[in-house]
Amino acid sequence: MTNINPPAETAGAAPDTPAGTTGVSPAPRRPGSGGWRSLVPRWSPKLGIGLGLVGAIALFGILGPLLTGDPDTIRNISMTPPGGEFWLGTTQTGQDVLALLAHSTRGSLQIGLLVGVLATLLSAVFGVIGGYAGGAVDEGFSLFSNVMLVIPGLPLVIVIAGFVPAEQRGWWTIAVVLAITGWAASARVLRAQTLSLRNRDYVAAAKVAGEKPWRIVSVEILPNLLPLMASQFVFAVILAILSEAGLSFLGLGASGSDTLGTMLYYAQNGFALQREAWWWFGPPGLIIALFGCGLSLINFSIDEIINPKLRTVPAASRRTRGGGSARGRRTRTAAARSVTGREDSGRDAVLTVENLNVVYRGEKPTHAVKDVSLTLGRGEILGLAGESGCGKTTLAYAINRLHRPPAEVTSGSVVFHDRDGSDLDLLALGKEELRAFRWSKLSMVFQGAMNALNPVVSIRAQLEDVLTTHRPGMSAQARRERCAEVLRLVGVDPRRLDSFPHELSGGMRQRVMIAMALLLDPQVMIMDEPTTALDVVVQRGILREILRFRDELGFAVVFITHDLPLLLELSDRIAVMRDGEVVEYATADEIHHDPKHPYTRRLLDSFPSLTGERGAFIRTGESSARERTGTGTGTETIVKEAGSR
Ligand SMILES: Nc1ncnc2c1ncn2[C@@H]1O[C@H](COP(=O)(O)OP(=O)(O)OP(=O)(O)O)[C@@H](O)[C@H]1O
Repeated sequence: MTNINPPAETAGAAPDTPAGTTGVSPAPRRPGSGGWRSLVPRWSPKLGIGLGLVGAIALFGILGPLLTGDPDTIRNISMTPPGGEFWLGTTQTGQDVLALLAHSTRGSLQIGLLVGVLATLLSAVFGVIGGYAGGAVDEGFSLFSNVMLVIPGLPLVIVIAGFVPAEQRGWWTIAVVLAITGWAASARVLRAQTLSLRNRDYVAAAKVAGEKPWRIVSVEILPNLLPLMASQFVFAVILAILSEAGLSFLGLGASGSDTLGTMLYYAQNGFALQREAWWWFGPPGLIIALFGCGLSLINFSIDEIINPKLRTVPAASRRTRGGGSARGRRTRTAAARSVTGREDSGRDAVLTVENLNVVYRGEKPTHAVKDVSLTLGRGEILGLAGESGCGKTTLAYAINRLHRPPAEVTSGSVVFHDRDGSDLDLLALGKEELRAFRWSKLSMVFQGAMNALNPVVSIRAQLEDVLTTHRPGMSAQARRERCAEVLRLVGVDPRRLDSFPHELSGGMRQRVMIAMALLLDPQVMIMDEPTTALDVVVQRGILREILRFRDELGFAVVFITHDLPLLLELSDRIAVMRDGEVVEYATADEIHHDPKHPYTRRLLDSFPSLTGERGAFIRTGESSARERTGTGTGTETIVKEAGSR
């Protein structure tokens, strides 16, 4: 019945693939061709000055002590200004200020770095892990962070530093004290950010794809937090150096170690300011200020490394990233060959849902899915229609066991009938079985799937991630080939593998999501309003593709939308939902010509048909044929499509 074989120009590729590109697919490139170079931020004066300042100070701190001799040597020359033998003069006890400065810089850098690393680690553990884990872990971590937050930092540092005997107050003791009192605020910020990220579509997609929690945190969440963590690190370093200077100034700093703080303390005690000995207190103050300034300037560029949107794409790469469709010359793929398809299996059931009930628990429980029973045939497209809030998404999530509390499946069954003849009771699967099942047998294209791609990870890495998780034995070469193959299948040039999501149009992103859902050759694909955010022309192209894949690859589709007329064109059977119940379940033709339930009729009436019969466009390929033969204006097609909505 379906006759979907439009020419490349009319298959919906045009709006989301740049014109002029051919279906030629180059050999897949290695991830992020240009490799680490793509991570190098664009050179800017800010970065140059920042690196120069921090590099020079770090070098001075590392090499200076080796070249300047012992800073504690006391000479009988009193305070002398810079010049001659002592480039930065001497203190009142004749100590070489340059040697003091070099050793003090090293001491302060050590403290700054140690505090930066410790505070960042602590805030990441308490903020990110707590935020992602949720529940009791989050509550415990939050409570602890809040307690640390309300304890006034500086007085605590003074008490702790005062409590530790002077002889044991080495630089590392001060660093640990500063780190312990300085991480909580950052942890709160990271937690809030993690809570927001954990609900993003690409994190949900990673969960469905079977990624383990540690991997989701490290691959999906942490990269998005890096700019924040980098700036937290920088400020922790600066704050530590300043706090240490303050503590030393109060006489509570590191004993037996030279730091910029102790240097200022001795300058103060030696009345350097009153005696106008600027060379004694000026250089340490200047180094603190310049180091802070340098780190802040570098921080600007860290954003650019992490956020691909801020990166400049080299001109050459811009040219090759013109991308385009690989349509028109498509041959049957390995994936297609490996699937027996519905020709062999007929319309045997692949999924059976029986009397499924889902309730959102709470003060006022919502019975979102009521006694729903559906059967999905192998290779069938089952439409799930109904107005917003009728329970379509809840049903789809419950089928895939993606529902989270307060949602609870109170009764019913969901059985998957595998190609190999075995039956899987999805509601009874254990965690690991579920992880293995999802995506390889049943994949999902999410509502708002365009936003389901991680913005800071390349398309290649996101596709390969699914293969790495589910096919750990697959060689890197095979992974690359499979990723290129599925992209080609959905009409996206494999050269786009090295692109980031923001470099693709909405339609292309949607196709990439579909490619991702196709990666493991699933038997069922649940599509939750996959084309709602797209314009009608791109939407048509993608819908045709779905029909074509179904025919070529033989998987079944549960297509969820509130757009009943669209389902009439696309689906074999349609279930109409209202208030959690399936009120009508029949073939698309029956729903179209003889709707039984008044609600179905109302739904149909709410989509007026301005021109002709709905359903002709996609199912008969009528307009495609017209465009192929050169008749019709094209405008006509669009008017008809738009009118029929
Ligand atoms: N987390 C939640 N807690 C409580 N009730 C919820 C929750 N999520 C959804 N619901 C309720 O469950 C019912 C079904 O919601 P669901 O999102 O499944 O509808 P839908 O048909 O998919 O809507 P849409 O098309 O707008 O996505 C609605 O009444 C909704 O208010």
